[in-house]
Amino acid sequence: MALAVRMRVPCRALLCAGAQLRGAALGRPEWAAGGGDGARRFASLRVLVEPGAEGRVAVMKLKNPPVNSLSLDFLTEFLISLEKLENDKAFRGVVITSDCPNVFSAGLDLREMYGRNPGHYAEYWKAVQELWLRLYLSNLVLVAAINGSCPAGGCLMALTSDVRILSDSPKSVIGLNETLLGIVAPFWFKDTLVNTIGHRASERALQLGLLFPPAEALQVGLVDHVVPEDQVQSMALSVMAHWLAIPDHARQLTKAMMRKATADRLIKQREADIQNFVSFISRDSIQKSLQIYLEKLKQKKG
Ligand SMILES: CCCCCCCC/C=C/CC(=O)SCCNC(=O)CCNC(=O)[C@H](O)C(C)(C)COP(=O)(O)OP(=O)(O)OC[C@H]1O[C@@H](n2cnc3c(N)ncnc32)[C@H](O)[C@@H]1OP(=O)(O)O
Repeated sequence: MALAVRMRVPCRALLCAGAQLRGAALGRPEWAAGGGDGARRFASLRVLVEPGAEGRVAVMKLKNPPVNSLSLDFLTEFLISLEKLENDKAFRGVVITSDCPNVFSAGLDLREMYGRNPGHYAEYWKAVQELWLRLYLSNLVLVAAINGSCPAGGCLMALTSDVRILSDSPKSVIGLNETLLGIVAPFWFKDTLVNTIGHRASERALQLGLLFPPAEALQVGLVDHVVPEDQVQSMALSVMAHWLAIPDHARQLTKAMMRKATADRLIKQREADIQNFVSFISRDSIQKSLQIYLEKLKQKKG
């Protein structure tokens, strides 16, 4: 079953091969294995993976400063890291956290969706789909240690985890705020949210583009625990231990049973979803909304 689920995600190998080629073409070092205790430690420019204390858990630190926006290069490095972990039988779980202060992830990189050509939009969206499918159907236990702001695509990524731990800082808001940008969360973003907090709460959250502060995120069920910032990672590891007490095969089959229909909905219409995205994002009105939003972000500083 696990194999069947994996095989349903098409083009992954191609995408990853493409990512490696792109990395090589950019003249970057690709993957650096750590020395000393880090037999299984590896890093790319934007993703650092190190074994947790017990070895069977990896801690994946996202480090695409300043805000971990999900650029195409970052997405592909993230995908390759995940693939490596999935293929390494020593690992059973991954804690995903941020190396950027106060921000887990600012979501999709707006610069990938503004002022580019249709071919670029298609390539970008395919990578976004791929990361979502990969995370959502992962056989590993995924725990999101959300140590900062987590809007839109950042929230989507966190929602693919099995458990979410949020820091209690006022900066740690989480939600799918797409409507605030004048854009619409695609059906699979919506499905992921509905599967987590239910239909009515999702309807309200999506239409209003709500970014929930920690106490409200906990109340609505968007996160499972809220803890002080310095305890986010230790809490994540302790929750992980609980999940790893369950035999993998039973847990994995159960996870697939719960998530397969949602993933299949996208898998069945991936190409159409890419075309919808390209035509939506290319509209003058949407480009204008993105431009205004990007300017607002810049002005915030001044
Ligand atoms: C039919 C199909 C339809 C499909 C429709 C499309 C659906 C696409 C869905 C989109 C989902 C998304 O994820 S869109 C992205 C949404 N993200 C946000 O709204 C977050 C925006 N950012 C912030 O609110 C803040 O940056 C922060 C709270 C995350 C952090 O605040 P902080 O004060 O620490 O940092 P700054 O705001 O000063 O930002 C620093 C720097 O980063 C740039 N930045 C921020 N976010 C993004 C981003 N998402 N993409 C690209 N760049 C980003 C910001 O402009 C600053 O840049 P400069 O230093 O150059 O000024």
